[in-house]
Amino acid sequence: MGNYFNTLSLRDKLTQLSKCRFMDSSEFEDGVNALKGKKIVIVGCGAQGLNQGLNMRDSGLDISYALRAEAIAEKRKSYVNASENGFNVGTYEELIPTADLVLNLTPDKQHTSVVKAVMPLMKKGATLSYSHGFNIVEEGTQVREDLTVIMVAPKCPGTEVREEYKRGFGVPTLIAVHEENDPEGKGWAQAKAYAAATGGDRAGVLASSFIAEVKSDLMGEQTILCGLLQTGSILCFDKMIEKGIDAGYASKLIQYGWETVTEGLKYGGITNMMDRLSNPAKIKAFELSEELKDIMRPLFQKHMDDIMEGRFSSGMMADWANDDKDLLGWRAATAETAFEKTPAGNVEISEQEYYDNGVLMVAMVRAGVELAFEAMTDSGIIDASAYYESLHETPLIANTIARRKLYEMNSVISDTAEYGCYLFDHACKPLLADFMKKIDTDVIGKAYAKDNGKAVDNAKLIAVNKALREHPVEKVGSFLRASMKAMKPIV
Ligand SMILES: NC(=O)C1=CN([C@@H]2O[C@H](COP(=O)(O)OP(=O)(O)OC[C@H]3O[C@@H](n4cnc5c(N)ncnc54)[C@H](OP(=O)(O)O)[C@@H]3O)[C@@H](O)[C@H]2O)C=CC1
Ligand SMILES: CC[C@](O)(C(C)=O)C(=O)O
Ligand SMILES: [Mg+2]
Ligand SMILES: [Mg+2]
Repeated sequence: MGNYFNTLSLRDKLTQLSKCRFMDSSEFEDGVNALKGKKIVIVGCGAQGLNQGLNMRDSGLDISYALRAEAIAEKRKSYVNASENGFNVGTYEELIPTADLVLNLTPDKQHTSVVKAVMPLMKKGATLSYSHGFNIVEEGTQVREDLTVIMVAPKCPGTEVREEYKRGFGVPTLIAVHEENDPEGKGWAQAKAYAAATGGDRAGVLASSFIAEVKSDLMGEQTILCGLLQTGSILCFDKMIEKGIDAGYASKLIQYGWETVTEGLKYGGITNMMDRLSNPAKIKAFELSEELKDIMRPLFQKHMDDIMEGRFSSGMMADWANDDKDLLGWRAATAETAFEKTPAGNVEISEQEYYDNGVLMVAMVRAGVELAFEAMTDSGIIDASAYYESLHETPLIANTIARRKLYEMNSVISDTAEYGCYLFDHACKPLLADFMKKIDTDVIGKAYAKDNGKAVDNAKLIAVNKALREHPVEKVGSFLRASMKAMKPIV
């Protein structure tokens, strides 16, 4: 055991990182057939476990849950989740030997011990699946030679995996087969059927590699998806309070603002999100985001480098070995922030007002999406993968903040994402301190430039529009969004 990625030659690393093929819908014509009648046992019934299982059962597959004996005896949440939804639940010993496919949907921290417990019980020729490849790529777990190892990784929180499926759609999904474990050559057929069963095929599936998934997933979650939304929430809220904006209003503007402005992103990328602002506000948001990009670029690059070189994973694993001291301390500190503790006021904010009074939030989203995308593609990750891990998933994470603020986001995402989110947040807040000193309520809390009567500089506006539209994230985004025609609005 050791960092598998770090054992590869540079050439092999680049080959794996660049594995990413957007699959044609015709490749899913066989639907779930490759798994029809197979016994599928999910280990863990948490964020992904429960929601993937519900979708797969609704798609006609045979799903049961193997839980730790203590979880069953103590009727823990996982047991309640599974049994109240009518699933068959049993211990590892009861269910794993019957399984054709075992889905390991426990937290990444537990994968080594779970795989160690489950593997000897698996029948010859069965398949082991992951929804995130950390255990294989960063810990170098080696799996029994007769077992097939696949990955089906939804690019979104478990709650949204279910919500999108219920809307008749799905979420973009990355699938992979571990090249060292495909003894019967059935990995791709099973991964495709699994993605179809969760609804992923309706939103877009990338045929990728364990390595590309891990490195892009870690980068997205640490920076734009969770880290920057947390930093932005705290800084924007504190600024509004400092400047005398009503606390209930400020709380509501942030809590629901990310969801509202990123809904514009979801439908038409950064271009559409920025187009929702007035022309003077758009120019201002552009200038702010350019400044933010310059300040935060080194931090985004540091996260990418630490992920690529294994420093992030070794740091997090040291915290695992230290009983999650950092994770738990950071979690508790987040709960004490003024934003978390201030309930949203009972005040009406129209959809347009979230944009007009949230120019800084729009600027942060643009800066974060573009920086994350640039850092990933600069490192050999393919644009489609980088798009899913930056622009595409931001609205889905924003939905979780709208539900119950940062608490909800950090509960719904994996522990790995939560750890990386805090790591980024703690580095980013001090980095933005000087920038935030110059910020006033004209860009957060009140409408920008409604009454200043200044003429718009047409040449500047044209240059801003060109820069926004020509960013590579917009190019790949318009192609990928065209394959998601069935999307339904949330707000
Ligand atoms: N959260 C998300 O939305 C996403 C997660 N992923 C990936 O999906 C996988 C699952 O993550 P997530 O859904 O967040 O996980 P959760 O934290 O929600 O998983 C909790 C489940 O794991 C079980 N569990 C915890 N510890 C152990 C253990 N030592 N042995 C056996 N079972 C254990 C719990 O059971 P018990 O009741 O016994 O404690 C519970 O059923 C991870 O690989 C993650 O990276 C991928 C995409 C998004
Ligand atoms: C964004 C965080 C995530 O990668 C996810 C929901 O996709 C996770 O690990 O939870
Ligand atoms: Mg993810
Ligand atoms: Mg993740």
